[in-house]
Amino acid sequence: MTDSIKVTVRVPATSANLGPGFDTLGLALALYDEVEVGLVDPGDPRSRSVGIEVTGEGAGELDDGEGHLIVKTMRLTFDRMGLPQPRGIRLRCLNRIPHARGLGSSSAAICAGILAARALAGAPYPAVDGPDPAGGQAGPGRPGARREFTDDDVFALATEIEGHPDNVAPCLAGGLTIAWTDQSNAPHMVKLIPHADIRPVAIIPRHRLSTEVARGLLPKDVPHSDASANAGRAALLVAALTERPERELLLAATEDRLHQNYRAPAMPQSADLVQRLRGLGVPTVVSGAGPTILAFSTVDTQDLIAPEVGTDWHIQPLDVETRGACVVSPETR
Ligand SMILES: Nc1ncnc2c1ncn2[C@@H]1O[C@H](COP(=O)(O)OP(=O)(O)OP(=O)(O)O)[C@@H](O)[C@H]1O
Ligand SMILES: N[C@@H](CCO)C(=O)O
Repeated sequence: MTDSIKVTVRVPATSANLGPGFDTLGLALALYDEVEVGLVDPGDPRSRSVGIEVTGEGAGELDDGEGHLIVKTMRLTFDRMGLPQPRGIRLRCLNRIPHARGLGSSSAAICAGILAARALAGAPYPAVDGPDPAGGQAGPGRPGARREFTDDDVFALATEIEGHPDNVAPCLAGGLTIAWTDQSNAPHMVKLIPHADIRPVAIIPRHRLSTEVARGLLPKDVPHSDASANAGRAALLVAALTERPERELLLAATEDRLHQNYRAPAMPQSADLVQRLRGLGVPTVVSGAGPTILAFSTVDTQDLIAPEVGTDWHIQPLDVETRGACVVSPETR
């Protein structure tokens, strides 16, 4: 028996905040998860179940049923598109983005689920005809009934699930993104292409830190002087990353006072390494909610990183990814 329809999506890792741009700036990195999603033929004995195969990150650890983040996201997307829930869902995940390290793994999974569901909605599929575990509508697949689901809808839903737009924006669009939400909580973004001299290096520890825990360490209020310093640095950082990728500017532009110090107790080794690399003149920040750190290497600093970092961390130079998440097969959009 075969899956009645199948799509494959590819989603990049991302680094959010980039120092001063808390919950706003994000950079897409050329490290990808690939997810093949199949909807099962009605006659197939697997058609009433969820089947998940994970290779790489999270193998043997993640929920292998309705609780899997991609499945939950797909279910919600089918609901939002006004479509009935598909019956059997098969996922084959090739996970390369480390989990809970500050490289946007949850955003990547969420974007993968939404894009896969949108791509699958274009074809007939067998839908649930009995009680649906995710609470979806029963009935046969009715692609004609679907509501148009635009790229803005994808961005809005991914941001709603993730809680903030700074990883979601670069994951979907690629490049360097400035993301914000308006008064009605709708997310928006501007995408920029970083200067070709920008060379990100992810320095990844073995241990994890969940975003939830890291966000729990932030104070409710911050001094006005710190907010003002960050506003200036974030503006400078956009200029440095796109037009003036000079080490001195990048070093000044990556200073943060809004989140990194508050979170340091949860990631003392990361905080220490950021300080040491910055002391050597390497522009370095905590990536997302940590504990990975991100350095912007230049010709004059690239040789400084490895000796300072030592062997406890994985040093991974990564190109900036400029295309963003995509459906690679079939090429539907
Ligand atoms: N490919 C995936 N498939 C299923 N679940 C995933 C996947 N990627 C991430 N997750 C879930 O998301 C959790 C990690 O999310 P979390 O927000 O804590 O970190 P992150 O997204 O890796 O980092 P950050 O948001 O700081 O960049 C994992 O522990 C797992 O539960
Ligand atoms: N801006 C987010 C990124 C991690 O998801 C944070 O720092 O909490």
